[in-house]
Amino acid sequence: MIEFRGVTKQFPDGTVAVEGVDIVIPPHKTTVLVGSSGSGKTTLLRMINRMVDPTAGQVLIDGTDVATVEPVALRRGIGYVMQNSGLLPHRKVVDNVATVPLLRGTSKREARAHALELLDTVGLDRSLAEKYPAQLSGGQQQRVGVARGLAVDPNILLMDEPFGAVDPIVRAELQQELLRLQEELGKTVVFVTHDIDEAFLLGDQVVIMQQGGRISQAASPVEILANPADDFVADFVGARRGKRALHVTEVDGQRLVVDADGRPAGVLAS
Ligand SMILES: Nc1ncnc2c1ncn2[C@@H]1O[C@H](COP(=O)(O)OP(=O)(O)OP(=O)(O)O)[C@@H](O)[C@H]1O
Repeated sequence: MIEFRGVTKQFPDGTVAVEGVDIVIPPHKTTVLVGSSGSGKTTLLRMINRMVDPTAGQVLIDGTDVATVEPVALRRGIGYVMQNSGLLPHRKVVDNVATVPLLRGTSKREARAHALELLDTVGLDRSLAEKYPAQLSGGQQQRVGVARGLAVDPNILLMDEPFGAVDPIVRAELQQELLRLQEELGKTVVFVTHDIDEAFLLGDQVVIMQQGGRISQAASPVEILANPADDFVADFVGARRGKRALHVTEVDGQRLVVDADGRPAGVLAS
């Protein structure tokens, strides 16, 4: 479990990116941080692995304040996947995936063998292992980025807009792939996106952030749709316009959550 307690981050130039955040991120589930640009999502994510340290409050992982853990040791248990994959262009795919384990002293043979298995895990053909990132499509590069994030066998996987730079069709494939992977692996995933539909699709818990890094609501997609916490959330999720892929409708006095094709996804307790 990851817990934010009264977390604030003010950068040296005075910008308050995140203010007074309290959230509990449950283990083995996907929590999605969603909000418009500059709402503090990336800052919040980076406080988990100490790429950013809070100016007030605490971030705890399984009850331990991360401020007491040396960053390199901390990151051993935390995978990180970023937008544009962040792959090293002059290294082959297999070596990109194996980079961190190699730095940590795993033998080259073992690291490469594990990297090949991870290509299978993320649905990439092993024949791509000897190619360079530029020889891959954007979607394939993102899969390599996910394989690299998994290479340290982390309990926690941080994903910062990992599918933001690919076209909508590939994006939909990658989303499905992540759902499948998560079913199999059950990591504690923290995922950042601008896209509320992506948040509702992937998130067990969705955290809606406002400018100034405040949380408007943290709940399941169904709860947010049924009971938006305030006008900001209602507008953000388009609840009033019924334009979401997932939305609430009333049938025979029962409130149903239905998907874009009109298929019921659940019944709401009244
Ligand atoms: N190193 C920094 N120094 C000063 N201000 C910063 C720094 N990093 C982020 N900020 C500011 O903090 C605020 C939150 O930024 P952050 O990147 O966390 O938002 P975000 O929601 O992830 O945005 P985006 O979706 O555009 O990536 C913004 O106003 C940003 O300009």
